Amino acid sequence: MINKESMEFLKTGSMAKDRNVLPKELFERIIANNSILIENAKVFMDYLLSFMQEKNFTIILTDKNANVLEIVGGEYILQRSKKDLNFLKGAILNESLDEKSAINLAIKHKSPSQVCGDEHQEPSHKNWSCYAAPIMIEEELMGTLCLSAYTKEPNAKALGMIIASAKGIENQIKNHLKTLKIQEQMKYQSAIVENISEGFLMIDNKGVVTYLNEKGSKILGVNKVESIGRHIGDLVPFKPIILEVLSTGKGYTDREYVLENYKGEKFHLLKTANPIRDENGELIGVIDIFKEIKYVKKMVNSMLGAKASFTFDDIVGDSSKIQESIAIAKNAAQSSSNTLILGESGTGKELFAQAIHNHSSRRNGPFIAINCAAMPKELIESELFGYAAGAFTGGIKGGRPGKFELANGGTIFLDEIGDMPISVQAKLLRVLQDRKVVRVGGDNVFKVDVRIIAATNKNLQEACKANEFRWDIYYRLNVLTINVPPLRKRKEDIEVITLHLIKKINKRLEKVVTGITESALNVLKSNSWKGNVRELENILERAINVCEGNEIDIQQLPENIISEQSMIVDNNEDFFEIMSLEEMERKLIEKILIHCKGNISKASKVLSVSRNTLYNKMEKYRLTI
Ligand SMILES: Nc1ncnc2c1ncn2[C@@H]1O[C@H](COP(=O)(O)OP(=O)(O)OP(=O)(O)O)[C@@H](O)[C@H]1O
Repeated sequence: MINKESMEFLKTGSMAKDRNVLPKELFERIIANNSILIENAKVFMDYLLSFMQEKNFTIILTDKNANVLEIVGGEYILQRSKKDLNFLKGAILNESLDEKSAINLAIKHKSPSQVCGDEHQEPSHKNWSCYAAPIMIEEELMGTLCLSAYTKEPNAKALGMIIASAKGIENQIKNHLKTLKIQEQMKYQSAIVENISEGFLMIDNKGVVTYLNEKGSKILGVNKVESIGRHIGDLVPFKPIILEVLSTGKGYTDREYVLENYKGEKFHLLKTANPIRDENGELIGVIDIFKEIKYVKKMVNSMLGAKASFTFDDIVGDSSKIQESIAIAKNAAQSSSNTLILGESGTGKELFAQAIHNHSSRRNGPFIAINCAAMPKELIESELFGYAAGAFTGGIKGGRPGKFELANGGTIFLDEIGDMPISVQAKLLRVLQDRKVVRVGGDNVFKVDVRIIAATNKNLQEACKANEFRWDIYYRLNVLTINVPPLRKRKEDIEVITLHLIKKINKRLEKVVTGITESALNVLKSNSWKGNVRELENILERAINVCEGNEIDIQQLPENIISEQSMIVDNNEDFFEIMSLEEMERKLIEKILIHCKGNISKASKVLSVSRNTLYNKMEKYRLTI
C-alpha cells in the first residue's frame, strides 16, 4: 500500500539524474532479441518476489548492455526505484554516472557484485543496497539479474539468492535452447520424411503406429493423423510383415511385396524394415520404409541407359524403298499395336524400333531391347518375365523383375524373335493377349503397359510351318509389319549412308577423314553387302583407322570387297593370285578395257568413274588401248 507520506515523497522527493531511456522502436527490437532471456527470467523474478517476506525491493533484469528489460516489485517501491535509480523498462543503465553500481560491476567483471548504501557514488542511490549477478550462457554474457532493496543495510542472504536465481535462469535457458534445437531438428527430419518418395512408417514395440508420412498413408490407404496411436494390425487388411521384425528382432533390406489396402488399391513394393533399440539394446520399435517398384524400375532404367537414342532423322537413305519403310514406321509410331520388323541382319531393324519408340507417345518411358538369339535358352524366360523370391537356388533373394516389368510404360524390343524357344512362347502369348506377367516360380500377376516391337531376319511363316514358332504369336505380332530392305536392293543409298557413317565414325574415333575417293566409293557400290549397313559400317571403321590422309581410298578397303568387284568382271577366272592393291586395280582396269573393246566411255561407266579418272589411272598404270 502506498501511504500518504510516500505519495508526498514521490511528488517532491529528489529525482535520480535524468538518464537516457531507449527510443521505443529500439527497445522493442532489444526485447525481441532477448525474448528467451526474458521468458525464462520472468518466472524466477515472479517467484523471488512472492518468496520474499519484505516488499521493500525490486528485481530487475537487464541485457548485456545494462538496458532494463523487465522489472518487478511492489507499486510503491517501483515508483521509488524509478525516481532514485532510473529503474524502468527501457532505461539505459550503463550510461549511469554511477559506474560502481552492482549491475555495471557485474557486467564489467562477469561476476556477482553487491553495492550497499554509502558505497554508491550517486546521492540518490545511497538509500539502496543492490545485488547483481551475471547470466552467462556458454561463457557469453546474456544479461544480469539484480535485486535492489530500499535500505542502506546489507542483507546477508540477498546476494546468494540472486546468484542462485541467475544460475536457475541459465539452466532454464540452456534447456530452452536445447528444446529449440531439438524442435528444429525434428522439423527438418519431418520435412525430410514427408518429402521422400518412399512410404515411412514407425511403430513402437507394441505395434502401435508412432509415425506415418503422407506417402505411407497413401500406400496403406489410411488417414495419416488418425493412424497415429492405433495398432498397425487394425489399419490394414493383411498381416503386417513389419510385426515379424518385432517378434524376431531382425530387420531386412529391399524385400519385394505386393499389398492390397482396404480401398482395394494394389501396390508392388520394395520394403526395408529395421528394429530400433534403446541404449540398453532393448527393442523399442521398428522403422519401415517402402518404395513403389515402378519408381525403382524407372531409376534402374535410367541408370542402365534403357533409352532409345535414335530417331527417324538417323535413318539415312533417299531410295524409294527405305522412304516407304520410314513412312510405314512413322505410321506405326502413332499406334501402340504390336509391330513386326522384318529384314536381313544389319539392315537397321533396331534403328527403326528405336525411332518408332521415340516418335510415339511412350517416348519418355523406357526402351528395353533383348536379343532372343544371343541369350542361353534357359535364361530367356527369367530374363523376360523375371523370377519370384526363392524361385531357384542362386537367384537373388527376394526375386527379380524381368524385362517386361522393366519396360512398363515404354517399349520392349524383342530382337530375333524367331529364335525364341517354343517353351517360352506360351508365356509370351499371355503378355501379347492381356499384358499380364507372372514371374518364374511366382504366382503374383503383374499387369504391364508395354508396347511390343519384334524383329527377325527369319521367315516366320516357314518357322510356323516347321512348328518352331506359334501361329497365334505370329498373327498377334504381325499387326503392323515393316520391311527393311537390304542394302543391295537400294544401292542408290550407299553413297549417302557412307558419308553419314564416315562422319559418325570420324567423330567417335576423333579422326580427320572427311570423305572417300570416287573409285573407293564405286567399289562399295558394287559390293553385295550380305551384312548390310552393319557390314558397311565395320568396313568404313577399319578404313578410317588405317587411313592416313583425309579421304578413304581403295587401298584402305579390304581385299575381299575389291576382289568381289573383279569377280563380277570376270567370274570365270579363279582369282587366287596374290597381288598388291595397286596391281589389282591395274589388272581390273585392264580387264575392263579389254571387255569394252577399248571404249573409254563404256569402260568408265562399268567402273563407275569419270572418263578423266579413267585416263589418269591409265596414265598411272601405263595402260594403252
Ligand atoms: N539407314 C540407316 N542409316 C544410318 N545408319 C544405319 C541405317 N541402317 C542401319 N544403320 C546402322 O547400322 C547398324 C546396324 O543396325 P541395326 O542394329 O539396327 O540392324 P539390325 O537389323 O537390328 O541388325 P540385327 O538383325 O543383326 O540385329 C547400326 O549401327 C545402325 O545405326
